[in-house]
Amino acid sequence: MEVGFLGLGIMGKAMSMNLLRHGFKVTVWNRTLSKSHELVEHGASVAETPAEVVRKCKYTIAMLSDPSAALSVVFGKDGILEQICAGKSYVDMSTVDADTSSKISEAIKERGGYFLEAPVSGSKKPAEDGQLVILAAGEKALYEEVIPAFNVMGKKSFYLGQVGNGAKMKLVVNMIMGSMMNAFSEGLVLAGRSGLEPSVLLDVLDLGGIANPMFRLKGPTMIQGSHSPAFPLKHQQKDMRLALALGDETATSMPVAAAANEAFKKARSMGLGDLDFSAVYETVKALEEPSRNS
Ligand SMILES: NC(=O)C1=CN([C@@H]2O[C@H](COP(=O)(O)OP(=O)(O)OC[C@H]3O[C@@H](n4cnc5c(N)ncnc54)[C@H](OP(=O)(O)O)[C@@H]3O)[C@@H](O)[C@H]2O)C=CC1
Ligand SMILES: O=CC(=O)O
Repeated sequence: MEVGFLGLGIMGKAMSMNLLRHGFKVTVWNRTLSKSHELVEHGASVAETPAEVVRKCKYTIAMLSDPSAALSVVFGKDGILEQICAGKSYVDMSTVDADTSSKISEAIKERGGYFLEAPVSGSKKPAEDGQLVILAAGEKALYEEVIPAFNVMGKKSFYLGQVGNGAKMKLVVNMIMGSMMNAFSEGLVLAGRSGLEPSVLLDVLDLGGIANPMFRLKGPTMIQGSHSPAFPLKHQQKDMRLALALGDETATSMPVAAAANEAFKKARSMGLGDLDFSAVYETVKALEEPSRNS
């Protein structure tokens, strides 16, 4: 199967590498050309524009940072719309909101193409290991056609119905994850301030009913103050923002998520946006720092 792949960031690089490893012919494009070099060493071809990828490939997959990137690659100069037509398909795996996904879907369908949104749950390591959870929605026939690619990139794919449902599911999941990361950070700080050993807290948590892979994976590095980016904090804050907008639309009160969003915004203002989203811990530490006189 021949596929195009747009966006070779943390996730896109790992996902396209997996496709190559499993025998797919892959043509890549990335805004910053240098990020395609490693893929080329592993057998990928490079295109100069997103439109060129679509011209060459029946299926084009994208993994881009946010709604503005997703829209510009479709609607911009040399974008997807310049070449999409009957017989060509576009699968956007970026985390965006339902409105963005619907705009892209409509424009592609108007030109006779097929569209699927397919955001993923799982971070850098699951992407490298082909263990993502894929949340697809849109053209059912296209979903079935691209299952071989999804099976290489993920451990489980869900088909969720109409366009927008994949985006919404992903935002709900990440809203929960961002809120959990803040509660976890506060717990680590509270333990330290109370004279407890944070590493012992990790052991206690891991044996109880709220044990989870995120605490297990991130806890030890957070305590060390190391936040090498797997899921960049700026993207987690984007997801909180989009989830809160979904809460506005549906009149869903989400005070916990709103507070978590503020903490991620604070972290961005402290210049931590490119670090892992666990760096929100540094913000909680800074906010909780007792004054000398207290
Ligand atoms: N990292 C993770 O753990 C996970 C991330 N996601 C989601 O996947 C998506 C990608 O994440 P990730 O790989 O971590 O992000 P990165 O920041 O590592 O990569 C972002 C990609 O988007 C490209 N891009 C950004 N702006 C534009 C633009 N205006 N035009 C064209 N290309 C653009 C970047 O190109 P360039 O190299 O030129 O900057 C890069 O290829 C995001 O939506 C994120 O929320 C989902 C699950 C897990
Ligand atoms: O979107 C991030 C993730 O870990 O999933």
